[in-house]
Amino acid sequence: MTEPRMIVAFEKDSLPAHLNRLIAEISSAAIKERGVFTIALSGGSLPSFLEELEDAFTTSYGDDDEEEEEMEMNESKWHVILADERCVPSSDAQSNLRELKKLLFCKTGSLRDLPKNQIHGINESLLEESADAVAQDYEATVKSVLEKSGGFLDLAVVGFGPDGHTCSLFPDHELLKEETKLVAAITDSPKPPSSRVTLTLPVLNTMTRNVIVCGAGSSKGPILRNSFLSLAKNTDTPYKVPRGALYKIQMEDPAPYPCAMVAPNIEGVENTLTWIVDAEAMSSGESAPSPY
Ligand SMILES: O=C1O[C@H](COP(=O)(O)O)[C@@H](O)[C@H](O)[C@H]1O
Repeated sequence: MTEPRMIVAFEKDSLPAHLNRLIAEISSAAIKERGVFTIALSGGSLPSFLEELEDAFTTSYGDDDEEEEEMEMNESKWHVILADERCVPSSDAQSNLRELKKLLFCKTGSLRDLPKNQIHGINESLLEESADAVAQDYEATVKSVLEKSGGFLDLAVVGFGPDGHTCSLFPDHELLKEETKLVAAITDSPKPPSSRVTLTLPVLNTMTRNVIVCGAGSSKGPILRNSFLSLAKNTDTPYKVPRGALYKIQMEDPAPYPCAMVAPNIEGVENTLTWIVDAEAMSSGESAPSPY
């Protein structure tokens, strides 16, 4: 894995521009290389950060005399899977897919032209059977999507909760020890609803090329404070997106929370791990590292 890095958006409002810019770069590179882009998306606050995703493909941050490579969104080449889903129908207010549909896959959403059969949700007809049945079926879906992009997921964009959970992987839960399943069921989630399915750490860490962990607000401060051993301003890499700064980070070992256990590392593959947070999250809480 390349050295983990962190982008700090100076305000919550500027966080989406940083996140969307990176997604635009990763998707453009994937489509150029393999003709397809596979991405996993979390629910929670994340979909709201992606509402202006399409603008990121056309905004130029280059100096006047510097040419920037043109990027195209090419949604017809995208395949979207869910980083986790609550075991409810997609019409339910708690469904992660419902939120993504409402904000991104709708008529005015930034991913409105994504073909519906390339948005891969859970099989709702299995909900009455069991969360395990839903998870097993979704694992087959995830495998078929990964096959489209050479056996690996191009990008996972995951949120993290104020307790340090990511996807539906919660602190101290047995699922953190999962070694073989790509998708697992959880029926005792401490955050409602209790029944969910989730991508596992083996998928994030051994089958995903790039991971972005993203969150904003003071409730996330303690998680950041305890997850990073050190933080240093990265002056080697020019960083152009306005109202933000780039840092090199060193993670605590052992990782104190599920979100800090995410570390994509595939032999022979160039992996990246980028945390994108706002300054409020970075500066909240006792002895938080200063982003400036
Ligand atoms: O329950 C969930 O929570 C996490 C974090 O949500 P946030 O609202 O604090 O950003 C989310 O990433 C996950 O997909 C969701 O199911």
